[in-house]
Amino acid sequence: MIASVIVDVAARQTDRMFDYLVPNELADTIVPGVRVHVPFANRNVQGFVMKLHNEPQIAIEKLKPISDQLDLTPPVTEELLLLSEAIKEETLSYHISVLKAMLPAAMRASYDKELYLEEEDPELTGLFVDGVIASWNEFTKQAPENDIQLITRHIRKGTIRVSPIVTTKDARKKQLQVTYVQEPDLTQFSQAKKQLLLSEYLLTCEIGTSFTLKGLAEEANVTTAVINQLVDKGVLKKDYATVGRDPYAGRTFKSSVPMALTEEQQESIRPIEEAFQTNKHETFLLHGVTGSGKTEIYLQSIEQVLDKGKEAIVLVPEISLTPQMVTRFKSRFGSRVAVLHSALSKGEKYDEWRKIREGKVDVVVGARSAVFAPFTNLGIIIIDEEHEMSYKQEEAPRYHARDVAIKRASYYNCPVILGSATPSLESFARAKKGVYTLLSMQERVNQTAMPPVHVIDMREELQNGNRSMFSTSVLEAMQDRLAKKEQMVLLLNRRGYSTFIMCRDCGYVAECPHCDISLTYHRNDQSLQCHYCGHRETIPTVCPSCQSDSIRFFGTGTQKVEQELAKELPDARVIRMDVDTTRRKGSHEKLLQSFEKGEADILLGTQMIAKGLDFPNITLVGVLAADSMLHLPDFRSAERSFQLLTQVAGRAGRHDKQGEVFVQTYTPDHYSVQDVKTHNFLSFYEKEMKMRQLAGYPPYYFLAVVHVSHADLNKAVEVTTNIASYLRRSLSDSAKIYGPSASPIPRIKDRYRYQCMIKYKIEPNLHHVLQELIESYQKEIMKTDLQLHVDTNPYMML
Ligand SMILES: Nc1ncnc2c1ncn2[C@@H]1O[C@H](COP(=O)(O)OP(=O)(O)OP(=O)(O)O)[C@@H](O)[C@H]1O
Ligand SMILES: [Zn+2]
Ligand SMILES: [Zn+2]
Repeated sequence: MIASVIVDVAARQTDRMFDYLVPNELADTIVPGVRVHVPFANRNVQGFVMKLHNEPQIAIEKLKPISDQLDLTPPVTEELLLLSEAIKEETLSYHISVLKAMLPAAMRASYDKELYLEEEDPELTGLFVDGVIASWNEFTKQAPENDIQLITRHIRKGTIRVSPIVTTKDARKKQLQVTYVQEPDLTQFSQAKKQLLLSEYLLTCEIGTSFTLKGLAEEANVTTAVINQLVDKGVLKKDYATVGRDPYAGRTFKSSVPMALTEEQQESIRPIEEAFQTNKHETFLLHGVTGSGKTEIYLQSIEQVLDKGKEAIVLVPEISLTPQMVTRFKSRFGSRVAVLHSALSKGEKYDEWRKIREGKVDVVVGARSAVFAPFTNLGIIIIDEEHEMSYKQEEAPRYHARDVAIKRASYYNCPVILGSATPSLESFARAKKGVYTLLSMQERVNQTAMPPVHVIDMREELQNGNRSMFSTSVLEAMQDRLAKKEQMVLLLNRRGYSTFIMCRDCGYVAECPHCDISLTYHRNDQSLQCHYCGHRETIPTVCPSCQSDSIRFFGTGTQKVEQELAKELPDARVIRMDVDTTRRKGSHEKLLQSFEKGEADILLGTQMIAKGLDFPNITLVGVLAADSMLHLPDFRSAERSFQLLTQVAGRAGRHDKQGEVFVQTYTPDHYSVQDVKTHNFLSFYEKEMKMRQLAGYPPYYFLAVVHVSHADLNKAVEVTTNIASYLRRSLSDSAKIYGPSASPIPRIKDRYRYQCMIKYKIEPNLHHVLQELIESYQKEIMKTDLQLHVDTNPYMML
């Protein structure tokens, strides 16, 4: 028997199936979808069995055998194998990258080298143990640079032989245990009191019971030495058991029952139920204002799915995968829910994934990659906050979870729900065309009015002599809430541009020497840092350009707002949430819990506080600088700005207390601000669609971008120029090619970045043309410093 295998070598030449012989001892167990180790170009690599057959591509004598089979149950199901091919085609990725993206990181192979000393050399004394360095990876982590250079020299000379190895660590957590296998003969122990004690204890247990060493020692009141004696006598047997890590262990979730749905909710859930009950694949766009009760619709749809013995995937953006969100699902479905998000350790993620694969759960709530959850009987896929950018993966394979979800649902003939208060233009346009079914909820659950939104013109504030970052009305409103003991949310959206330093005399701005971007001021260690490459330097005391000493910080970071708050409202208790305060595992959760318990009056943060929070006591939301997003060089900036403002405004007055929203801005007349004020998504949609049509952007046109980067500027320009003319030659006249042009951030980590953008309507040849393009540069990419990648559905325009 022969197996066609995709090997773990990401390169164009190896991006195809290779045939291997299936050795006899594996013939009964090997199936498509299992991972294997195979010899490849003088080393061993991991691979995925795609299919089994009897028609080798080359003479059967030349085929090498598979060296090892890693799974009994295939981690990649039949459906996922098929899906991987489709994603590979659509995103122009290597097949191996797609397969790896489908599995938890813990299942990926790690590659290492063993070093053998072929000839003794006094220089090398002490570096080798019995003539071997067993792990080069470990060695380089610990050894000084000198030793590494020395060894490299000897490898070249031939005194040291290098042998590449592949390991796939078994990521399961194993625990030593003892199992009671045979009844003891008590007469045997008349002289050994402790053994007798243990034996008597065991006789009260059933044969086959397992204990941890510690557990048994405590129960029977003996030492582990005694346990070992009974192991030697064959009464107990030692083995390793796999234990599951449960990141939510020890936590209880108050159980919740389905609520009686409002009329709007009933109207919305009916078509979803119908699609599900009749096994119909249909994509629904659930457009419901903030607080309209979308989550309850998700929960009740899932309940029906589970009743029929089927499974459900719920995707939420990483940033709103808050404990509050998880609790809502765990409360309803308990231990039937697996959770997958990035705060879990590799091992924890792997354990959650295994629960899915082994059928121990039937619901998964997770971020983007949970769309690949290996269920085999899916009944529904739900994408909450469907407009979020984080559903698009920004590294290979560049897939969008929405597309993947729809593909999977069509395979299983089941519905997809895309939910949002601010749907993406693409999805809403599709719903209007009838590609998706539009479901609309325009009222909040308990009929509370949408909070009034006051737009505050910061230019006027300045004219009236207010130089602070808070307008007079925001400050008054905050004082009022403090007095009433109500809670507030303050949003400062600055995406890393928080503070930069500038010379007031000559205008010099401190920039990263490796990237074309200004450095960010970090107060806690008094440094300037680059958010792209990590470059760090100390703060200059005089201007490097004109030697003036009026070099100052500009802009507003969350830390600065916190200081201002301390000055203006000294009694207010503030919780700050940004990348700095949430770096440690679990800190995000702790801060929110503390706010929920009322331990603070103000929650101050970046966009991570804008979504998903449902706290009854929040009655005021303030946006400090609404325009910070509007001027980014990205055609979606108005859309994102509208979405963020609407989402954060939606945190106010969700329960019985009336809420109020203040938006401070320098561009109060912009439609993305005005339509937030009137809570009018439709109006925003119409205006933004006109802009997109005029400028020729999605959803009117499709986009694809070819990115080129090189350390040599001339080379980057030259390659991109050639690509542009190749595209002009190869695509139809209706396709528009823009470029070569410098990327919005023209240099990162000393590499110059150029791009070429394609706007098109119908271009059946496009994938083929792009594929050829990549192939024609393959040699150069392998041999030189050139990097090139294609994004067939770009979201990050920077
Ligand atoms: N039928 C119902 N009866 C009573 N309360 C409900 C009902 N449906 C939802 N709720 C409650 O209303 C509140 C808002 O609902 P939910 O958080 O699901 O809104 P949402 O549409 O997801 O909003 P957002 O887009 O802002 O996250 C929640 O506290 C929820 O428990
Ligand atoms: Zn940098
Ligand atoms: Zn200067």
